[in-house]
Amino acid sequence: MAGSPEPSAPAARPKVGVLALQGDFREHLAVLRGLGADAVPVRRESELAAVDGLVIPGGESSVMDKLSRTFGLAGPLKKRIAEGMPVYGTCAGLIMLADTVLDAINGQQSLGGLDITVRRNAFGNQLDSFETDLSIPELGEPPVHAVFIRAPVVETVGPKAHALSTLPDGRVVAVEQGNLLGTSFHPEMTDDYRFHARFLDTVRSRTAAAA
Ligand SMILES: NC(=O)CC[C@H](N)C(=O)O
Repeated sequence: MAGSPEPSAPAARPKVGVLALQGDFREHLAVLRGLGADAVPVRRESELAAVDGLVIPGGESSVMDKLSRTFGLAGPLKKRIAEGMPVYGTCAGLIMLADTVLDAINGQQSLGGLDITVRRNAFGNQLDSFETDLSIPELGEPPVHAVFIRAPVVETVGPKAHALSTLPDGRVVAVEQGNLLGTSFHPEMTDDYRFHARFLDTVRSRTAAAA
């Protein structure tokens, strides 16, 4: 438009949220800010409305589910997911994004969006927490150092989603479906932020397309 300043590249510094009802949201905020994003905690609908993408952190999915319904956020979250908002879920966040959850507690619901079935606490007590290196072709070299904590696995990947990574035994631990990304593990606890960078790239390209 004549006389108006150059478009201020809205995508350059993406405005993203981290669902901050419960779990390790502070770590995600720090990672996203370190990658140059304007990252804010999201606890209410007005805060959700102000962001172009969302990270759902690890924590306890049944508690996150309850709080999201109590705070009136579950409905708005489902709506934004259906509208195509980029979302990255880690661990409990992956559970929140799954269309189907196995071993949920009584009455536990997910937001859904990812055409997958996840099983909570899939590694049992003996292997409650562990770390391993995962080859993830979409992210290139080196392998990703993955930290699993009472982690879910993806038992079924439906036709809309695709697996990004599997454990040596074939179990799927990272998936993508359009603007939705999910990992069973916690990149925010390492110093390898390629998943967060991938999420921010999705936010940037979606914001640029909408501008
Ligand atoms: N580190 C995590 O997020 C653990 C997830 C937790 N076991 C749940 O079911 O929600």
